Amino acid sequence: MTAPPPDEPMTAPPPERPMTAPPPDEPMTAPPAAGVAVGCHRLIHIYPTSTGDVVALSGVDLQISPGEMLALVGPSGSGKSTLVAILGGLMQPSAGRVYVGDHELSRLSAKGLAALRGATVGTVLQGAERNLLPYVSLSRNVWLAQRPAARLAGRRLDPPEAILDLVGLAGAGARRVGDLTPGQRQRAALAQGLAAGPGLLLVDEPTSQLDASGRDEVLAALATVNAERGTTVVVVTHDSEVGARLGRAVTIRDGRVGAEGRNGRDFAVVAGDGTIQLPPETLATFPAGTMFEVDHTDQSITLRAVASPSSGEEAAARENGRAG
Ligand SMILES: Nc1ncnc2c1ncn2[C@@H]1O[C@H](COP(=O)(O)OP(=O)(O)OP(=O)(O)O)[C@@H](O)[C@H]1O
Repeated sequence: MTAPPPDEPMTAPPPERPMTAPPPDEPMTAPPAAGVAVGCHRLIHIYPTSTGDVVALSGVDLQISPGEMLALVGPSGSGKSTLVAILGGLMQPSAGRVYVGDHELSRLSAKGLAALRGATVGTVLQGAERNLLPYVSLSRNVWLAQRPAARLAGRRLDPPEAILDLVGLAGAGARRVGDLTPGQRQRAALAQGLAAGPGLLLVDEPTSQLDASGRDEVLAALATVNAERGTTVVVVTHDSEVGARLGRAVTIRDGRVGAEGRNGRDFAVVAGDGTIQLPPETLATFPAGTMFEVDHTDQSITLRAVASPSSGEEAAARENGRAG
């Protein structure tokens, strides 16, 4: 990233200092952006409102390995955006711990969070246009997004053209957002999120307004980023196909991890407090308050319903009687 792209208007402000000069002890080549690990432990987030507190996250336990790709899926209002905003350093959780790489985010100051946003985490907001300036070229968009990282990390970054190439937009640097197809626009937004060479890329609903071929292009771009840079990728999506294609899909339900899908198979997940969420269709048959006998072996757990909520007292009395 030596100079602003050549096609830019003369009014573009010059960088305050050369962005190419790394500190003397830094290598002159860009280090590969290795993916970072993410960890959430009993993560809780509450929004205080004038009508009372809204519990958005109620104890999320989640581990993501460096370089992993996963989808966060779940119904509207389940807490996906809140989780991503916390992972992206946009807000602090109410309680619990969250790690991004070596950083425990609740310990970071506002300045520390800004540094995280600038150099470690790239966030792509829902709606490609929200991430891009319409009146400058794609190269210039990426270059502008690199400025905070170059200042914060003092490291050399890839030229904008290389980042555009990575997302399948080679040779499109001089174009503007208005010239692009929806799929290209979304990939330009990815390039913006990747500008600083983040170890974690968070992408909100990248395929929601795309047809099948646009969706394929975006998924291919994410796969390339992940394979070539090792970047950890987290995608929020309502599209179960996207979840299936990323290999790992974590379902957020009622503010916690409700289930997980891996390579086409669905699994229940034991939370840090020992609870397991029943899928909605199971809950319809066995509503809250149903009493079960629990048997387990090393390999399996068997739940045998002994009483519905309405007959709970009666069943408990029967069980007590049997015990006595
Ligand atoms: N700023 C806020 N103030 C108050 N409540 C909020 C705020 N943001 C989100 N919420 C509430 O927190 C809960 C989780 O919302 P969140 O947006 O994280 O869910 P989501 O799964 O991302 O939903 P969607 O898929 O619709 O974007 C919801 O009940 C929502 O109404």
